[in-house]
Amino acid sequence: MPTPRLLVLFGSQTGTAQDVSERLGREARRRRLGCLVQALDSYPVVNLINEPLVIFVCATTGQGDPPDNMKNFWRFIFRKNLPSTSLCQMDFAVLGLGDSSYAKFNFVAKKLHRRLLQLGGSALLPMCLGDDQHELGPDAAIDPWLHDLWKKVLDLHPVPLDLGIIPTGIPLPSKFTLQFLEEAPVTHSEEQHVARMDPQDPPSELHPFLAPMVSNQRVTGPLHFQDVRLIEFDITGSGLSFTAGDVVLIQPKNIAPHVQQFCQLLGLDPDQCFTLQPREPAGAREAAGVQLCPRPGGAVRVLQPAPQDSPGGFVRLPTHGWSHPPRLPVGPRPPDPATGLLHRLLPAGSPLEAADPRGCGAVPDTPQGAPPGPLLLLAGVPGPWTRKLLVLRLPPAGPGLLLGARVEGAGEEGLPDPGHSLLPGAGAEGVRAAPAPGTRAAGVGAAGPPGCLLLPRREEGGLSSPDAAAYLARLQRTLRFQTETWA
Ligand SMILES: Cc1cc2nc3c(=O)[nH]c(=O)nc-3n(C[C@H](O)[C@H](O)[C@H](O)COP(=O)(O)O)c2cc1C
Repeated sequence: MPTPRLLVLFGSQTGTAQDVSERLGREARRRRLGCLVQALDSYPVVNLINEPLVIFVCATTGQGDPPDNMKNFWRFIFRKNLPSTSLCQMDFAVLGLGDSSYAKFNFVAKKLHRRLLQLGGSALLPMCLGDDQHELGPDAAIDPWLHDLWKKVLDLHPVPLDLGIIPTGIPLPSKFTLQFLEEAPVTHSEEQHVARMDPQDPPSELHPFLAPMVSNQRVTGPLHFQDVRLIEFDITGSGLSFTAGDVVLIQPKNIAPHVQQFCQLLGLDPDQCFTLQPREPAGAREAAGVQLCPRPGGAVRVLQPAPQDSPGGFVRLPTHGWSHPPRLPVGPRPPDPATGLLHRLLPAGSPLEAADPRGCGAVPDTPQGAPPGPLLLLAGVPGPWTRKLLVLRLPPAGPGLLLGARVEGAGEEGLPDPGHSLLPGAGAEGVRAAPAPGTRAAGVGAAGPPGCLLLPRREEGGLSSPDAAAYLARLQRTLRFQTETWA
Protein backbone atom coordinates (compact mmCIF):
# COMPACT_ATOMS: atom_id res chain seq x y z
CA MET A 1 0.00 0.00 0.00
CA PRO A 2 1.55 3.32 -1.02
CA THR A 3 2.17 5.97 1.62
CA PRO A 4 1.55 8.64 2.72
CA ARG A 5 -2.09 9.34 2.26
CA LEU A 6 -2.96 12.40 0.29
CA LEU A 7 -6.49 13.60 0.86
CA VAL A 8 -8.24 15.59 -1.86
CA LEU A 9 -11.44 17.24 -0.68
CA PHE A 10 -13.68 19.10 -3.07
CA GLY A 11 -16.67 21.43 -3.04
CA SER A 12 -18.35 21.45 -6.43
CA GLN A 13 -21.70 22.70 -7.64
CA THR A 14 -21.63 21.66 -11.27
CA GLY A 15 -18.81 19.12 -11.36
CA THR A 16 -15.72 21.05 -12.44
CA ALA A 17 -14.04 20.98 -9.04
CA GLN A 18 -14.86 17.29 -8.82
CA ASP A 19 -13.24 16.62 -12.21
CA VAL A 20 -10.14 18.52 -11.16
CA SER A 21 -10.03 16.54 -7.91
CA GLU A 22 -10.26 13.25 -9.77
CA ARG A 23 -7.41 14.39 -12.01
CA LEU A 24 -5.40 15.12 -8.84
CA GLY A 25 -6.21 11.61 -7.63
CA ARG A 26 -4.93 10.06 -10.88
CA GLU A 27 -1.77 12.15 -10.83
CA ALA A 28 -1.16 11.16 -7.21
CA ARG A 29 -1.46 7.48 -8.12
CA ARG A 30 1.13 7.96 -10.86
CA ARG A 31 3.40 9.26 -8.13
CA ARG A 32 2.71 6.22 -5.95
CA LEU A 33 0.89 8.29 -3.37
CA GLY A 34 -2.11 6.79 -1.63
CA CYS A 35 -4.95 9.17 -2.38
CA LEU A 36 -8.54 9.56 -1.29
CA VAL A 37 -10.82 11.94 -3.21
CA GLN A 38 -14.05 12.96 -1.50
CA ALA A 39 -16.66 15.70 -1.41
CA LEU A 40 -16.09 17.91 1.62
CA ASP A 41 -19.43 17.08 3.19
CA SER A 42 -18.88 13.33 2.77
CA TYR A 43 -15.67 13.49 4.76
CA PRO A 44 -15.93 13.24 8.58
CA VAL A 45 -14.56 16.68 9.29
CA VAL A 46 -13.46 15.90 12.86
CA ASN A 47 -10.78 13.59 11.38
CA LEU A 48 -9.13 16.53 9.68
CA ILE A 49 -6.91 17.10 12.71
CA ASN A 50 -5.11 13.83 11.88
CA GLU A 51 -4.55 14.44 8.18
CA PRO A 52 -0.95 15.21 7.17
CA LEU A 53 -1.56 16.31 3.58
CA VAL A 54 -4.78 17.79 2.20
CA ILE A 55 -5.59 19.50 -1.10
CA PHE A 56 -8.83 21.48 -1.06
CA VAL A 57 -10.45 22.03 -4.46
CA CYS A 58 -13.29 24.50 -4.12
CA ALA A 59 -15.54 26.28 -6.56
CA THR A 60 -17.44 29.46 -5.72
CA THR A 61 -21.09 29.62 -6.62
CA GLY A 62 -24.04 32.02 -6.23
CA GLN A 63 -22.69 35.37 -5.15
CA GLY A 64 -19.51 34.21 -3.44
CA ASP A 65 -21.17 31.17 -1.85
CA PRO A 66 -19.82 27.68 -1.16
CA PRO A 67 -21.22 24.81 -3.27
CA ASP A 68 -23.96 22.71 -1.66
CA ASN A 69 -21.71 19.71 -1.05
CA MET A 70 -19.41 21.68 1.25
CA LYS A 71 -21.93 23.73 3.20
CA ASN A 72 -21.72 21.65 6.38
CA PHE A 73 -17.93 21.71 6.27
CA TRP A 74 -18.09 25.49 5.77
CA ARG A 75 -20.23 25.98 8.86
CA PHE A 76 -17.94 23.74 10.91
CA ILE A 77 -14.61 25.22 9.87
CA PHE A 78 -15.74 28.75 10.72
CA ARG A 79 -16.86 27.86 14.23
CA LYS A 80 -15.46 30.47 16.55
CA ASN A 81 -14.47 27.97 19.24
CA LEU A 82 -11.98 25.99 17.10
CA PRO A 83 -8.52 26.27 18.71
CA SER A 84 -5.91 28.09 16.61
CA THR A 85 -3.69 25.00 16.71
CA SER A 86 -6.38 22.58 15.43
CA LEU A 87 -4.66 21.91 12.12
CA CYS A 88 -1.02 22.41 13.08
CA GLN A 89 -0.08 18.93 11.82
CA MET A 90 -1.52 19.58 8.37
CA ASP A 91 0.22 20.60 5.15
CA PHE A 92 -2.40 21.90 2.79
CA ALA A 93 -2.97 23.57 -0.55
CA VAL A 94 -6.08 25.27 -1.90
CA LEU A 95 -7.12 25.18 -5.54
CA GLY A 96 -9.98 27.56 -6.30
CA LEU A 97 -12.32 27.53 -9.29
CA GLY A 98 -14.08 30.73 -10.15
CA ASP A 99 -14.85 33.35 -12.69
CA SER A 100 -13.22 36.77 -12.49
CA SER A 101 -16.27 38.48 -13.95
CA TYR A 102 -18.03 37.90 -10.65
CA ALA A 103 -17.64 40.51 -7.93
CA LYS A 104 -16.49 37.84 -5.45
CA PHE A 105 -13.90 36.07 -7.54
CA ASN A 106 -12.85 32.76 -6.00
CA PHE A 107 -14.23 33.97 -2.70
CA VAL A 108 -14.55 30.49 -1.18
CA ALA A 109 -10.97 29.42 -1.95
CA LYS A 110 -9.56 32.69 -0.65
CA LYS A 111 -11.57 32.60 2.56
CA LEU A 112 -10.78 28.94 3.14
CA HIS A 113 -7.05 29.48 2.63
CA ARG A 114 -7.04 32.24 5.26
CA ARG A 115 -9.04 30.14 7.70
CA LEU A 116 -6.77 27.08 7.36
CA LEU A 117 -3.79 29.29 8.15
CA GLN A 118 -5.63 30.69 11.18
CA LEU A 119 -6.18 27.15 12.41
CA GLY A 120 -2.47 26.37 12.26
CA GLY A 121 -2.22 24.60 8.89
CA SER A 122 0.94 25.09 6.76
CA ALA A 123 0.37 26.13 3.17
CA LEU A 124 2.53 24.13 0.78
CA LEU A 125 2.24 26.89 -1.82
CA PRO A 126 0.12 29.95 -2.62
CA MET A 127 -3.41 29.11 -3.59
CA CYS A 128 -4.34 28.51 -7.21
CA LEU A 129 -7.10 30.72 -8.62
CA GLY A 130 -8.61 29.04 -11.67
CA ASP A 131 -10.52 31.50 -13.81
CA ASP A 132 -13.24 30.67 -16.36
CA GLN A 133 -12.51 33.99 -18.05
CA HIS A 134 -8.98 33.02 -19.05
CA GLU A 135 -8.80 32.20 -22.73
CA LEU A 136 -7.44 28.75 -21.82
CA GLY A 137 -9.96 28.33 -19.01
CA PRO A 138 -9.04 27.41 -15.43
CA ASP A 139 -6.34 24.99 -16.66
CA ALA A 140 -4.16 27.99 -17.47
CA ALA A 141 -3.66 28.43 -13.73
CA ILE A 142 -4.10 24.80 -12.69
CA ASP A 143 -1.43 23.17 -14.90
CA PRO A 144 1.60 25.16 -13.65
CA TRP A 145 0.26 25.07 -10.11
CA LEU A 146 0.01 21.27 -10.16
CA HIS A 147 3.55 21.09 -11.47
CA ASP A 148 4.75 23.08 -8.41
CA LEU A 149 2.47 21.12 -6.10
CA TRP A 150 3.87 17.71 -7.06
CA LYS A 151 7.40 19.03 -6.71
CA LYS A 152 6.67 20.19 -3.14
CA VAL A 153 4.85 16.99 -2.25
CA LEU A 154 7.58 14.75 -3.61
CA ASP A 155 10.27 16.77 -1.84
CA LEU A 156 8.43 16.06 1.40
CA HIS A 157 7.46 12.47 0.54
CA PRO A 158 9.89 11.10 -2.06
CA VAL A 159 8.81 8.15 -4.18
CA PRO A 160 10.89 5.07 -3.31
CA LEU A 161 13.70 4.82 -5.88
CA ASP A 162 12.76 1.28 -6.94
CA LEU A 163 9.25 2.37 -7.85
CA GLY A 164 9.52 5.64 -9.77
CA ILE A 165 6.66 7.65 -11.28
CA ILE A 166 4.31 5.80 -13.67
CA PRO A 167 4.83 7.64 -16.98
CA THR A 168 1.85 9.17 -18.76
CA GLY A 169 0.71 6.82 -21.50
CA ILE A 170 1.00 3.76 -19.24
CA PRO A 171 -2.46 2.92 -17.89
CA LEU A 172 -2.88 3.16 -14.15
CA PRO A 173 -3.78 0.01 -12.22
CA SER A 174 -7.52 -0.54 -12.39
CA LYS A 175 -9.68 0.89 -9.63
CA PHE A 176 -12.03 -2.10 -9.71
CA THR A 177 -11.80 -5.86 -9.66
CA LEU A 178 -14.09 -7.73 -12.03
CA GLN A 179 -15.14 -11.28 -11.35
CA PHE A 180 -17.39 -13.43 -13.56
CA LEU A 181 -19.82 -15.61 -11.62
CA GLU A 182 -20.36 -19.29 -12.40
CA GLU A 183 -24.06 -19.05 -11.62
CA ALA A 184 -26.47 -16.18 -11.71
CA PRO A 185 -27.37 -15.02 -8.19
CA VAL A 186 -31.05 -15.30 -7.23
CA THR A 187 -32.56 -11.87 -7.70
CA HIS A 188 -36.04 -10.54 -8.12
CA SER A 189 -37.07 -8.91 -11.33
CA GLU A 190 -37.59 -5.20 -11.15
CA GLU A 191 -41.34 -5.61 -11.31
CA GLN A 192 -41.36 -8.26 -8.54
CA HIS A 193 -39.13 -6.05 -6.50
CA VAL A 194 -41.46 -3.11 -6.86
CA ALA A 195 -44.51 -5.32 -6.23
CA ARG A 196 -43.02 -6.36 -2.88
CA MET A 197 -42.81 -2.76 -1.76
CA ASP A 198 -45.07 -1.55 0.96
CA PRO A 199 -47.43 0.81 -0.86
CA GLN A 200 -46.98 3.24 2.01
CA ASP A 201 -43.26 3.57 1.31
CA PRO A 202 -42.29 6.73 -0.58
CA PRO A 203 -40.29 6.02 -3.73
CA SER A 204 -36.55 6.01 -3.09
CA GLU A 205 -33.33 4.89 -4.76
CA LEU A 206 -33.89 1.34 -3.47
CA HIS A 207 -37.60 1.36 -4.16
CA PRO A 208 -38.11 3.48 -7.24
CA PHE A 209 -41.50 4.08 -8.71
CA LEU A 210 -41.90 2.65 -12.23
CA ALA A 211 -43.58 5.41 -14.15
CA PRO A 212 -44.73 4.80 -17.71
CA MET A 213 -43.80 7.47 -20.19
CA VAL A 214 -46.88 9.08 -21.70
CA SER A 215 -45.40 11.68 -24.01
CA ASN A 216 -42.07 12.65 -25.46
CA GLN A 217 -42.17 15.86 -27.37
CA ARG A 218 -39.48 17.97 -28.99
CA VAL A 219 -39.81 21.53 -27.74
CA THR A 220 -37.13 23.27 -29.77
CA GLY A 221 -37.94 24.52 -33.24
CA PRO A 222 -37.25 22.03 -36.07
CA LEU A 223 -34.32 24.10 -37.35
CA HIS A 224 -32.72 24.66 -33.98
CA PHE A 225 -29.49 22.71 -33.40
CA GLN A 226 -30.50 21.45 -29.95
CA ASP A 227 -33.03 18.66 -29.55
CA VAL A 228 -34.61 19.58 -26.23
CA ARG A 229 -37.47 17.45 -25.04
CA LEU A 230 -40.41 17.61 -22.71
CA ILE A 231 -41.13 14.12 -21.45
CA GLU A 232 -44.15 13.26 -19.32
CA PHE A 233 -44.48 10.30 -17.00
CA ASP A 234 -47.65 8.97 -15.44
CA ILE A 235 -47.10 8.99 -11.69
CA THR A 236 -50.64 8.02 -10.70
CA GLY A 237 -50.56 6.12 -7.43
CA SER A 238 -46.98 7.05 -6.65
CA GLY A 239 -47.84 9.48 -3.87
CA LEU A 240 -45.29 11.83 -5.37
CA SER A 241 -45.86 15.52 -5.10
CA PHE A 242 -43.70 18.32 -6.36
CA THR A 243 -43.45 22.04 -6.44
CA ALA A 244 -41.56 24.76 -8.30
CA GLY A 245 -37.82 24.39 -7.92
CA ASP A 246 -37.91 20.62 -7.20
CA VAL A 247 -35.77 18.25 -9.18
CA VAL A 248 -36.38 14.58 -9.89
CA LEU A 249 -33.87 11.74 -10.08
CA ILE A 250 -34.42 9.45 -13.01
CA GLN A 251 -32.52 6.23 -13.51
CA PRO A 252 -32.12 5.71 -17.21
CA LYS A 253 -31.27 2.29 -18.61
CA ASN A 254 -29.40 1.07 -21.61
CA ILE A 255 -31.42 0.17 -24.66
CA ALA A 256 -31.12 -3.38 -25.98
CA PRO A 257 -29.35 -2.64 -29.33
CA HIS A 258 -26.69 -0.60 -27.52
CA VAL A 259 -26.11 -3.38 -25.03
CA GLN A 260 -25.77 -5.92 -27.83
CA GLN A 261 -23.32 -3.73 -29.70
CA PHE A 262 -21.29 -3.16 -26.53
CA CYS A 263 -21.13 -6.89 -25.78
CA GLN A 264 -20.12 -7.68 -29.35
CA LEU A 265 -17.34 -5.14 -29.29
CA LEU A 266 -15.92 -6.41 -26.01
CA GLY A 267 -16.64 -10.09 -26.64
CA LEU A 268 -18.93 -10.33 -23.62
CA ASP A 269 -21.78 -12.72 -23.01
CA PRO A 270 -24.78 -10.53 -22.06
CA ASP A 271 -26.25 -13.29 -19.91
CA GLN A 272 -23.16 -13.80 -17.81
CA CYS A 273 -23.29 -12.14 -14.41
CA PHE A 274 -20.32 -10.56 -12.76
CA THR A 275 -19.39 -8.52 -9.72
CA LEU A 276 -17.48 -5.30 -9.83
CA GLN A 277 -15.76 -4.33 -6.63
CA PRO A 278 -13.90 -1.09 -5.97
CA ARG A 279 -10.33 -1.66 -4.84
CA GLU A 280 -10.47 1.43 -2.65
CA PRO A 281 -13.41 2.75 -0.63
CA ALA A 282 -13.50 5.98 -2.66
CA GLY A 283 -14.53 4.03 -5.73
CA ALA A 284 -17.62 2.61 -4.07
CA ARG A 285 -19.92 5.28 -5.47
CA GLU A 286 -18.82 4.62 -9.02
CA ALA A 287 -19.34 0.86 -8.65
CA ALA A 288 -22.93 1.12 -7.57
CA GLY A 289 -25.57 0.29 -10.10
CA VAL A 290 -23.38 -1.35 -12.73
CA GLN A 291 -25.69 -3.42 -14.84
CA LEU A 292 -25.15 -4.74 -18.31
CA CYS A 293 -28.45 -6.27 -19.31
CA PRO A 294 -31.40 -4.20 -20.37
CA ARG A 295 -34.66 -4.88 -18.60
CA PRO A 296 -37.97 -5.31 -20.30
CA GLY A 297 -40.72 -2.71 -20.14
CA GLY A 298 -40.92 0.92 -21.14
CA ALA A 299 -41.10 2.55 -17.74
CA VAL A 300 -38.49 4.70 -16.11
CA ARG A 301 -37.64 4.59 -12.47
CA VAL A 302 -38.66 7.82 -10.85
CA LEU A 303 -37.52 8.68 -7.39
CA GLN A 304 -38.95 11.17 -4.98
CA PRO A 305 -38.49 14.66 -6.37
CA ALA A 306 -35.68 16.26 -4.43
CA PRO A 307 -35.64 19.79 -3.12
CA GLN A 308 -32.04 20.48 -4.17
CA ASP A 309 -30.17 20.33 -7.40
CA SER A 310 -27.10 18.14 -7.23
CA PRO A 311 -24.43 17.33 -9.77
CA GLY A 312 -25.44 14.48 -12.02
CA GLY A 313 -28.58 12.39 -12.16
CA PHE A 314 -31.16 15.00 -11.32
CA VAL A 315 -33.41 16.70 -13.80
CA ARG A 316 -35.20 19.89 -13.03
CA LEU A 317 -38.96 19.84 -13.21
CA PRO A 318 -40.44 22.44 -15.45
CA THR A 319 -43.42 24.23 -14.09
CA HIS A 320 -45.67 24.22 -17.10
CA GLY A 321 -48.17 21.44 -17.48
CA TRP A 322 -48.78 21.28 -13.76
CA SER A 323 -52.47 21.41 -14.23
CA HIS A 324 -52.32 17.60 -14.64
CA PRO A 325 -51.00 16.45 -11.25
CA PRO A 326 -50.63 12.73 -12.04
CA ARG A 327 -48.30 13.64 -14.86
CA LEU A 328 -44.74 14.41 -14.07
CA PRO A 329 -43.30 16.70 -16.72
CA VAL A 330 -39.53 16.55 -17.12
CA GLY A 331 -37.85 19.04 -19.36
CA PRO A 332 -36.89 22.63 -19.83
CA ARG A 333 -38.97 25.73 -19.69
CA PRO A 334 -40.95 26.11 -22.90
CA PRO A 335 -39.02 27.78 -25.65
CA ASP A 336 -39.92 31.12 -27.06
CA PRO A 337 -42.52 30.26 -29.72
CA ALA A 338 -41.07 32.89 -32.05
CA THR A 339 -37.45 31.80 -31.97
CA GLY A 340 -37.62 28.22 -30.76
CA LEU A 341 -34.89 29.15 -28.30
CA LEU A 342 -34.90 28.38 -24.65
CA HIS A 343 -34.54 31.20 -22.19
CA ARG A 344 -31.35 30.39 -20.44
CA LEU A 345 -30.75 32.94 -17.73
CA LEU A 346 -33.55 32.01 -15.39
CA PRO A 347 -33.86 28.32 -14.72
CA ALA A 348 -36.95 26.22 -14.79
CA GLY A 349 -38.57 26.24 -11.41
CA SER A 350 -37.66 29.80 -10.53
CA PRO A 351 -40.46 32.00 -9.29
CA LEU A 352 -40.46 33.71 -12.66
CA GLU A 353 -40.83 30.42 -14.43
CA ALA A 354 -43.98 29.75 -12.48
CA ALA A 355 -45.41 32.79 -14.15
CA ASP A 356 -45.49 31.05 -17.47
CA PRO A 357 -48.89 31.98 -18.82
CA ARG A 358 -49.19 28.56 -20.42
CA GLY A 359 -48.68 26.90 -17.04
CA CYS A 360 -50.91 26.68 -14.03
CA GLY A 361 -51.29 30.43 -13.92
CA ALA A 362 -50.39 30.73 -10.25
CA VAL A 363 -47.64 33.18 -9.46
CA PRO A 364 -45.78 32.96 -6.19
CA ASP A 365 -46.21 36.02 -4.05
CA THR A 366 -42.57 36.87 -3.75
CA PRO A 367 -39.23 35.30 -4.49
CA GLN A 368 -38.26 32.89 -1.75
CA GLY A 369 -38.19 34.52 1.66
CA ALA A 370 -38.39 38.08 0.44
CA PRO A 371 -40.66 40.43 2.30
CA PRO A 372 -43.50 41.86 0.23
CA GLY A 373 -42.82 45.20 -1.38
CA PRO A 374 -41.06 46.61 -4.38
CA LEU A 375 -39.58 43.97 -6.58
CA LEU A 376 -36.56 44.08 -8.79
CA LEU A 377 -36.49 41.64 -11.64
CA LEU A 378 -33.51 40.64 -13.68
CA ALA A 379 -34.04 38.76 -16.86
CA GLY A 380 -31.59 37.90 -19.56
CA VAL A 381 -34.26 37.46 -22.16
CA PRO A 382 -37.59 38.65 -20.79
CA GLY A 383 -40.37 36.57 -22.19
CA PRO A 384 -44.09 36.16 -21.73
CA TRP A 385 -43.60 34.59 -18.31
CA THR A 386 -41.68 37.62 -17.05
CA ARG A 387 -44.37 39.92 -18.34
CA LYS A 388 -47.07 37.85 -16.72
CA LEU A 389 -45.24 38.02 -13.43
CA LEU A 390 -44.93 41.75 -13.74
CA VAL A 391 -48.59 42.09 -14.48
CA LEU A 392 -49.72 39.84 -11.64
CA ARG A 393 -47.12 40.54 -9.04
CA LEU A 394 -46.34 44.21 -9.02
CA PRO A 395 -48.58 46.50 -7.05
CA PRO A 396 -50.28 48.99 -9.33
CA ALA A 397 -48.29 52.01 -8.19
CA GLY A 398 -45.19 50.49 -6.62
CA PRO A 399 -41.78 50.89 -8.16
CA GLY A 400 -40.37 47.92 -9.95
CA LEU A 401 -37.48 47.58 -12.27
CA LEU A 402 -36.78 45.06 -14.95
CA LEU A 403 -33.24 44.75 -16.14
CA GLY A 404 -32.31 42.62 -19.03
CA ALA A 405 -29.65 41.92 -21.54
CA ARG A 406 -32.17 42.18 -24.35
CA VAL A 407 -35.34 43.94 -23.41
CA GLU A 408 -36.44 45.36 -26.70
CA GLY A 409 -40.17 45.22 -26.77
CA ALA A 410 -40.43 44.18 -23.16
CA GLY A 411 -42.68 47.13 -22.51
CA GLU A 412 -45.41 45.69 -24.64
CA GLU A 413 -48.28 43.50 -23.64
CA GLY A 414 -49.89 45.53 -20.97
CA LEU A 415 -47.24 46.16 -18.38
CA PRO A 416 -48.69 48.15 -15.55
CA ASP A 417 -47.55 51.72 -15.89
CA PRO A 418 -46.56 54.21 -14.66
CA GLY A 419 -44.29 53.26 -11.81
CA HIS A 420 -42.71 50.21 -13.41
CA SER A 421 -39.55 50.93 -15.21
CA LEU A 422 -37.75 48.96 -17.77
CA LEU A 423 -34.09 49.65 -18.09
CA PRO A 424 -31.66 48.09 -20.50
CA GLY A 425 -28.62 46.11 -19.63
CA ALA A 426 -25.76 46.13 -22.08
CA GLY A 427 -26.87 45.33 -25.59
CA ALA A 428 -30.38 46.57 -25.07
CA GLU A 429 -30.72 48.93 -27.92
CA GLY A 430 -34.08 50.30 -28.73
CA VAL A 431 -35.62 49.87 -25.33
CA ARG A 432 -38.96 51.62 -25.36
CA ALA A 433 -39.81 52.36 -21.76
CA ALA A 434 -37.85 54.93 -19.82
CA PRO A 435 -37.62 54.98 -16.05
CA ALA A 436 -40.73 56.56 -14.66
CA PRO A 437 -40.13 59.80 -12.78
CA GLY A 438 -39.62 59.16 -9.11
CA THR A 439 -38.67 55.51 -9.51
CA ARG A 440 -35.79 54.65 -7.28
CA ALA A 441 -33.74 52.76 -9.78
CA ALA A 442 -30.72 50.91 -8.52
CA GLY A 443 -29.03 51.30 -11.85
CA VAL A 444 -27.96 49.16 -14.70
CA GLY A 445 -24.89 47.03 -15.07
CA ALA A 446 -23.46 45.14 -17.96
CA ALA A 447 -25.26 41.98 -18.94
CA GLY A 448 -23.27 38.91 -18.08
CA PRO A 449 -22.86 36.84 -14.97
CA PRO A 450 -25.24 37.92 -12.27
CA GLY A 451 -22.54 39.43 -10.08
CA CYS A 452 -21.89 42.19 -12.56
CA LEU A 453 -25.39 42.42 -13.87
CA LEU A 454 -26.58 44.82 -11.25
CA LEU A 455 -23.77 46.81 -9.79
CA PRO A 456 -25.47 50.10 -9.28
CA ARG A 457 -23.67 52.71 -11.25
CA ARG A 458 -22.93 56.32 -10.62
CA GLU A 459 -24.49 57.32 -13.90
CA GLU A 460 -27.88 55.87 -13.00
CA GLY A 461 -28.25 56.11 -9.28
CA GLY A 462 -25.91 58.98 -8.42
CA LEU A 463 -23.94 56.67 -6.11
CA SER A 464 -20.18 56.38 -5.71
CA SER A 465 -18.72 52.96 -6.56
CA PRO A 466 -18.27 51.91 -2.88
CA ASP A 467 -21.79 53.15 -2.07
CA ALA A 468 -23.16 51.25 -5.06
CA ALA A 469 -21.44 48.04 -3.96
CA ALA A 470 -22.70 48.54 -0.40
CA TYR A 471 -26.20 49.13 -1.74
CA LEU A 472 -26.13 45.86 -3.63
CA ALA A 473 -24.76 44.01 -0.60
CA ARG A 474 -27.58 45.42 1.52
CA LEU A 475 -30.17 44.30 -1.02
CA GLN A 476 -28.73 40.78 -0.90
CA ARG A 477 -28.59 40.69 2.90
CA THR A 478 -32.20 41.69 3.25
CA LEU A 479 -33.28 39.20 0.57
CA ARG A 480 -34.45 41.98 -1.68
CA PHE A 481 -32.10 40.91 -4.44
CA GLN A 482 -32.01 37.26 -5.41
CA THR A 483 -30.79 35.66 -8.56
CA GLU A 484 -31.31 32.30 -10.10
CA THR A 485 -29.21 31.92 -13.16
CA TRP A 486 -27.73 29.47 -15.56
CA ALA A 487 -24.28 30.02 -16.91
C1 LIG B 1 -24.61 30.41 -10.82
C2 LIG B 1 -23.11 30.60 -10.76
C3 LIG B 1 -22.58 31.46 -9.81
C4 LIG B 1 -21.20 31.66 -9.74
N1 LIG B 1 -20.69 32.54 -8.83
C5 LIG B 1 -19.37 32.77 -8.79
C6 LIG B 1 -18.81 33.71 -7.86
O1 LIG B 1 -19.50 34.34 -7.08
N2 LIG B 1 -17.47 33.87 -7.87
C7 LIG B 1 -16.64 33.20 -8.72
O2 LIG B 1 -15.43 33.42 -8.66
N3 LIG B 1 -17.14 32.30 -9.62
C8 LIG B 1 -18.48 32.08 -9.68
N4 LIG B 1 -18.98 31.17 -10.58
C9 LIG B 1 -18.09 30.45 -11.48
C10 LIG B 1 -17.78 29.04 -10.96
O3 LIG B 1 -17.10 29.09 -9.72
C11 LIG B 1 -16.89 28.32 -11.95
O4 LIG B 1 -17.60 28.15 -13.16
C12 LIG B 1 -16.43 26.97 -11.45
O5 LIG B 1 -15.54 26.39 -12.37
C13 LIG B 1 -17.60 26.03 -11.21
O6 LIG B 1 -17.11 24.88 -10.55
P1 LIG B 1 -18.07 23.63 -10.23
O7 LIG B 1 -18.51 23.11 -11.58
O8 LIG B 1 -17.21 22.66 -9.51
O9 LIG B 1 -19.21 24.11 -9.41
C14 LIG B 1 -20.34 30.98 -10.64
C15 LIG B 1 -20.89 30.09 -11.58
C16 LIG B 1 -22.26 29.90 -11.64
C17 LIG B 1 -22.84 28.97 -12.67
